[in-house]
Amino acid sequence: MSGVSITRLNSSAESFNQQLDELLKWEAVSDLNVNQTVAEIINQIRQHGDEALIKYTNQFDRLSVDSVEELAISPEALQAALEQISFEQKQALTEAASRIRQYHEEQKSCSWQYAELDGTILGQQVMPLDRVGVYVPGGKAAYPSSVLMNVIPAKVAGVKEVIMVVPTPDDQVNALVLAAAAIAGVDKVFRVGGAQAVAALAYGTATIPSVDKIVGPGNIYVATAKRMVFGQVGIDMIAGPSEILVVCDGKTNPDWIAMDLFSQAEHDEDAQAILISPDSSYLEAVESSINKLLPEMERAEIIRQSLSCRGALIQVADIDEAIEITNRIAPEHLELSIENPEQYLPVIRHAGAIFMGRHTPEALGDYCAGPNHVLPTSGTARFSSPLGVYDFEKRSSIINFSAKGATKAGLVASVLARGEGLTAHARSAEFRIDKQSMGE
Ligand SMILES: NC(=O)c1ccc[n+]([C@@H]2O[C@H](COP(=O)([O-])OP(=O)(O)OC[C@H]3O[C@@H](n4cnc5c(N)ncnc54)[C@H](O)[C@@H]3O)[C@@H](O)[C@H]2O)c1
Ligand SMILES: N[C@H](CO)Cc1c[nH]c[nH+]1
Ligand SMILES: [Zn+2]
Repeated sequence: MSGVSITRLNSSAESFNQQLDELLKWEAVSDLNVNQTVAEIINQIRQHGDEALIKYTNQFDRLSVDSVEELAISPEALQAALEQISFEQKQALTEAASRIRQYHEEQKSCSWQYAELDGTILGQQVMPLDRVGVYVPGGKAAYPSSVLMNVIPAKVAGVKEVIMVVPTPDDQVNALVLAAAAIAGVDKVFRVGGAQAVAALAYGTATIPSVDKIVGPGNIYVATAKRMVFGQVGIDMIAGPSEILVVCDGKTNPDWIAMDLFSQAEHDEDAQAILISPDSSYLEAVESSINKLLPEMERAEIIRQSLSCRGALIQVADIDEAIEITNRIAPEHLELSIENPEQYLPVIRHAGAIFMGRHTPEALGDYCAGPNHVLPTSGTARFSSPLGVYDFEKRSSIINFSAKGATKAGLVASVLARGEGLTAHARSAEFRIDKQSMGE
């Protein structure tokens, strides 16, 4: 295996903007073949339900089941998995779950109301979604941490029923994933994955109940299916490959930063890992660390490909310029490995999660810091937020007019409705106008 040839950019170069744009380019969920495959899978699930679900699961996950009952994982099996894992693993899952729960409790929204002087009451009622589907990826690796990150906020919001789907390729059921499901309080689990699982959750089959919203990350088939069923159900977001951007003043151990870059690069050949620093000798030191540490890594080839294609070391004039470039990139994860990172918080406008200081590696956020690890990618931090309790809540407006209030508002509505040529609207409002009270 060869070393990493990681792109070096200098913000003062004339071609910098063009080079940066090139580096950030990632074609999200647009492959025509994938679109066709996924559209066909969704169609088959809608038409043939469980029969198609069994067919695709046997085909893509290399199973040989005859009935959907074989694809359901019982609550007893979840408990058994919890007993089967080591004491250390159970403790780590429990501790992570408790920190994630505590953080998400802070996100709960409250219903509110206010009264006007004439007795009219206006407000907003917050309610949890009834039933949610959580997709847990399982093709190339198992993600118990993603079970906790997706299920706990749903349960904190008060969602009554959480249905989890996870593929078990070659019949490999991951005990940690099941144990995490038991700890997080999942209600039903089916070992199905890919577009067929998303379609089953969206439209329902005889065995899998249809849900109101589907959340959770997955590969391009999962992401494309989520995009296609949106409207039939809600979705959280379309997550692209993982990203990390580190801003460093040159005073953090270069080995630490190299490993932080690896931590996201090891997810995927398409993952993005960028380091920005004003110190050119530091960039060289991190490059040396990368090449020194890479051969030790289990997923070295994935890391090498990811850093070679979408990795970069960027030299800037100062930290202010580093922040300016960060805002352009709007990364999923931002590490501020600098002195007094707090002073830069007010000027960071776009980042999914901000890791502050030299002792806060992004990896802690992936597992147990407390905040969610499902975050906006591919620049979407410009307009979206981490997965949270708010994704599992919805709001209804409350409007309750007193007779006096209806008279006052009725006059306003009547004028506006007649201006729009909508006479039924106008007369509906006018019926509530109390002429006698108008002079009061
Ligand atoms: N953003 C996050 O928080 C987060 C967390 C964990 C994982 N991830 C990402 O999720 C992704 C997981 O991908 P994965 O593949 O390991 O698991 P996956 O569960 O998303 O996909 C596996 C499924 O893909 C389907 N599939 C595979 N090849 C297919 C084909 N040729 N045609 C139709 N369907 C096919 C199969 O049904 C299979 O069950 C990775 O990119 C990982 O980085 C993201
Ligand atoms: N970093 C991933 C989200 O970008 C989440 C994850 C799960 N396990 C490890 N990491
Ligand atoms: Zn990660």
